[in-house]
Amino acid sequence: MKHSLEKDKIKILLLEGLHQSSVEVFQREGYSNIEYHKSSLVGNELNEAIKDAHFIGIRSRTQLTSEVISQAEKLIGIGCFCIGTNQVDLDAAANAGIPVFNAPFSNTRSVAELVIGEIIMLMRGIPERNAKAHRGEWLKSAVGSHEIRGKTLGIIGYGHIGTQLGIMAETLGMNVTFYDTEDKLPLGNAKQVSKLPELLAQADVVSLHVPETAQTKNMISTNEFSMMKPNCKFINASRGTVVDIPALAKAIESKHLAGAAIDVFPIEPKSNNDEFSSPLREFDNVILSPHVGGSTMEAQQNIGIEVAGKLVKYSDNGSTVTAVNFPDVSLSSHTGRSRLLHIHINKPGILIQINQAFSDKGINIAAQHLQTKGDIGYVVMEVDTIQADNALEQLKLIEGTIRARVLY
Ligand SMILES: NC(=O)C1=CN([C@@H]2O[C@H](COP(=O)(O)OP(=O)(O)OC[C@H]3O[C@@H](n4cnc5c(N)ncnc54)[C@H](O)[C@@H]3O)[C@@H](O)[C@H]2O)C=CC1
Ligand SMILES: O=C(O)CCC(=O)C(=O)O
Repeated sequence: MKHSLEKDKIKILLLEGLHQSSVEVFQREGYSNIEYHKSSLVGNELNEAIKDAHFIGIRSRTQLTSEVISQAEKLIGIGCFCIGTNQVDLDAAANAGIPVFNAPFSNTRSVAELVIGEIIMLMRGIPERNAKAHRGEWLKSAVGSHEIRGKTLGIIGYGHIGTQLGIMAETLGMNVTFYDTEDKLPLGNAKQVSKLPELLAQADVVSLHVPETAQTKNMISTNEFSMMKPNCKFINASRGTVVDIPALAKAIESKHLAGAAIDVFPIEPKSNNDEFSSPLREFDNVILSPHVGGSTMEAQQNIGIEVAGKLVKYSDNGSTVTAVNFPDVSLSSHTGRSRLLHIHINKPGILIQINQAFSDKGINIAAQHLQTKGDIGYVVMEVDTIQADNALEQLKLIEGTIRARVLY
């Protein structure tokens, strides 16, 4: 069968120590040209490695900016082996004809479980007692220690993580209030409030589970901390940019907040060998974790299988189901004919041009799918294999073409 590239020529670049399950999926599907790195790459090292890569797999550290993407001339697909995709310039990727995939569910339970543990630790004042004990001090006292039963958890962002957290918190006897920009079905006895200040005024513990967007940048700052109840506990396992860290440090220092657990930071070390700097390091009552909310073996294994599977399906069949920046086309495997992909600027008349060009050259289209999203149009076609080369040539001539290629 005719295709643009043999599988063993397709370079898969995997960064940030992805779980071996991802490697196994690629190998099982015949992709043997895998370059695997345990950590993230930056600068020239990243540009060098990505230059001849067809697919790249990353987690949250690697920054795929428009500059990096523009260097990656052969890149045809990006896999974020996590939920967040803010580390990728999604528009730049789409405009270069590159779909970006992620794993929207696989690590959500892990985050919710960690937060439950942190709620209990913070409500009992364990972080400072633990820190003191490490220094040889003994703080045996019930002062400031509370059961979580009957207390109110305020969840900001009631999505996959927020909902699971809410259910678990309720089973432990907490009351759950949430704030979300969308109207959400409350699970269990949770109650949605329409304004953030309402949640802040009620909650004994506030936990953030929103994505990084322009609207969520510094959404919790001095004003919001001042609206929280005295001795409130604060948790952020979403994205570092959502919280104004100096404002949080002040709220802890003034003892308005009685503790916090922070898993994500505006600037995170690039590798485990780099120093972690934060004004929060000095506070015993702040749990600091190195962005490990989703880092469990269970989650990483599932993510590896999920995202590698999506990249393989795109490479083999052109399927873009759940791509975050691309037209969504669901395609099964194909046999007996050649499948061609055509990614183009979304403007009227492209399909007519393709069909006219094929008809002029006597190329019979056996199947055709078109889907568009924003500025991008995506057409998948099947033709007799003997006509695949000719069809590809015609596709490349269409004005507005971003990419065209023949699949297996
Ligand atoms: N610490 C870690 O290791 C991990 C962190 N995350 C972070 O957690 C975030 C949330 O994950 P999911 O629950 O799976 O996402 P999700 O997309 O299911 O839920 C996010 C919710 O936030 C709401 N939202 C968006 N903007 C808002 C705003 N301005 N105010 C209030 N609500 C708003 C949305 O409507 C949605 O209901 C991810 O975007 C990611 O950044 C995710 C996994 C692991
Ligand atoms: O595991 C990671 O590297 C990042 C997890 C995360 O923050 C996400 O899934 O969005």
